[in-house]
Amino acid sequence: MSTRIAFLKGHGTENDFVIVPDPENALDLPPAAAAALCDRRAGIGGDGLLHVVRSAAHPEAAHMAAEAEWFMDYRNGDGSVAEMCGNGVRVFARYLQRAGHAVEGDLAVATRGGVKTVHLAKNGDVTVGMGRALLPEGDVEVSVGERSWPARNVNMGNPHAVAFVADLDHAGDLYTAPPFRPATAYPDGVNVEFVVDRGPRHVAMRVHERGSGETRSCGTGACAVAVATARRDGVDPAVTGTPVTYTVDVPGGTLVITEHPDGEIEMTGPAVIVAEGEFDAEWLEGVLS
Ligand SMILES: N[C@@H](CCC[C@H](N)C(=O)O)C(=O)O
Repeated sequence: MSTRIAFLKGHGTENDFVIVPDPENALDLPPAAAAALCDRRAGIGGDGLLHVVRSAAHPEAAHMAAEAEWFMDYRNGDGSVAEMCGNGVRVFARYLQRAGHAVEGDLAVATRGGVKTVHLAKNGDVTVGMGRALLPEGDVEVSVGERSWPARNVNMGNPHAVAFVADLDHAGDLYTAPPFRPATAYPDGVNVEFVVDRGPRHVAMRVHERGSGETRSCGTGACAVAVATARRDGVDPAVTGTPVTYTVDVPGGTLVITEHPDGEIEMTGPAVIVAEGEFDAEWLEGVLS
């Protein structure tokens, strides 16, 4: 009789995740295991893995245990670790609600980017306090084929390069990471967003994510895009004292981003659990051997 491990599948604006509940951090999930689970042909399939662990049971999160019971141990589709995943933390909260670990209202979740407050609303939307954006100085150029654009550095805990383009098709097939200059700009890699205007305080984007490739949505990316667009539009809530809200269309839906005068950014969108099942521990052991 083989050993079975429970998993769920969920998405936020079609940024999809394999969710593995492991409260006591008992599973061995090295990068190759995360990549195998996220593999769309030989595994379950997802842009990333949400490993659900009690903060107290994880060495990277124990210091946050007093503030947040649960730690989102997020991995990209290639198994690499990232500081933060905005859609992931909303789906993570939805899982906690489904499992009976959270109810409608506010919930603290520990992440590698610190403790985030997530609000599970009655209407099904999930809002997360994403913290403040940093806008490191430095000229960066992103290119696709013959075209290139200046890109704005925005750090949402993880790195983003935001390029305003005339047409989202100019980003090409995004099968590979768009090259940037200077080549040394992002020693740890970068998520690249391509943005077009849709209307007043309304944009659309495509993204190539570090460690996952092109995805249908990226929450930290949408926040980076909202902040970069606001600054391009000459809007800074810290100066005006008034919050500003941008609607960001992604291929998988729509996210609403509000930046407050103190710099705090909130992101709202849907988060859905679509399936629940079990995989064979032996399959994963076989993949790893
Ligand atoms: N899809 C995520 C971002 C995941 C991490 C990213 N690929 C990175 O490596 O920084 C989101 O919704 O924010």
